[in-house]
Amino acid sequence: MAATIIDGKAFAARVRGQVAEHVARLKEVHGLTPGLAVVLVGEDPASQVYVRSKGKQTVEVGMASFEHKLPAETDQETLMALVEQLNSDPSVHGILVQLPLPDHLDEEAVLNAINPAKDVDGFHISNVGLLGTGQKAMVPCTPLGCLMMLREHHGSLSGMDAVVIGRSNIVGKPMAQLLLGDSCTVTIAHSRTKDLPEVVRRADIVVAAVGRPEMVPGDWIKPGASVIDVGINRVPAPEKGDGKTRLVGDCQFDSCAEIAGAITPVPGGVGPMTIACLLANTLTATCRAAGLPEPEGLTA
Ligand SMILES: Nc1nc2c(c(=O)[nH]1)N[C@@H](CN(C=O)c1ccc(C(=O)N[C@@H](CCC(=O)O)C(=O)O)cc1)CN2
Repeated sequence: MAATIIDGKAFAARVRGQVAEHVARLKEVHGLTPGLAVVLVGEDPASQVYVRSKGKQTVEVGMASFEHKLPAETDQETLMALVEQLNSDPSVHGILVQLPLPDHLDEEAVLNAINPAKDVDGFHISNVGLLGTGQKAMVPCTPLGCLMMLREHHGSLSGMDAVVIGRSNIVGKPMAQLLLGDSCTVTIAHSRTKDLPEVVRRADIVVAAVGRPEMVPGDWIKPGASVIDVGINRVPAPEKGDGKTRLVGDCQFDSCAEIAGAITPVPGGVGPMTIACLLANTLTATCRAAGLPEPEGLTA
């Protein structure tokens, strides 16, 4: 069986289109322009690309974009002061601090200093707790994007067996909470899981988020299962020339696609949904702050 390829790029474009329509209506009817502030500390090349992309897409959907680029040697106090300033700025409805931060900075303290209502990354401990107890929260963008793709493909996820490989706070844990919220039977697998291939073989839904290039082969996949590959790993590609690289996921795409019912590619799968969901979250945060109804289909 050849799997359906879930086109994250096209899906993300549709989500951005929906966000743009809502933003236009917010402006016209309520005179309200959602604003997203993105903070980047240091010169990590990948982070620079992501932040540039976020700024561009924010403007494209009609929102206001505020970019704050700080030098790598920025101290904790300066960063916390900027977060405080953004918390009290009424034109800023969403705040995102690009990760990873340089090692000398206390990431947890910075994330927990963001006003939870403006925490469009969903990393603040209040949002983590709200999500974990099934209450209305800001939901981390990557897992939200995965959930949207799964819902679109399956309709209802109720009663399905799901395995999330990876237990990070950013993807694995919130992903498991979201699947549980949609009434899946959820297993979180990790480096100490016994007989991982057997655990994965039981799953109707496999979300791979470990950051290990092509770790999951096709013979771990139950025939017809949905495979959501969150990994974005850069590996050497000597076939493209000296020193060249290419991106691969956490799953072996070709062998998994032969067995799965649906699969997300890398690149062009989960990655583009992350930024689309950031825009959706900024819209949601703006509506909540103004006491307006939330956009349908763009939240968990
Ligand atoms: N504060 C945050 N920091 C980080 C997050 C996050 O959600 N919040 N996630 C990642 C990086 N990230 C967004 O910030 C991100 C990663 C990848 C993509 C993407 O579209 N990837 C493309 C491939 C891009 C390439 O060629 O390198 C794809 O998969 O098709 C978007 C956003 C860590 N930091």
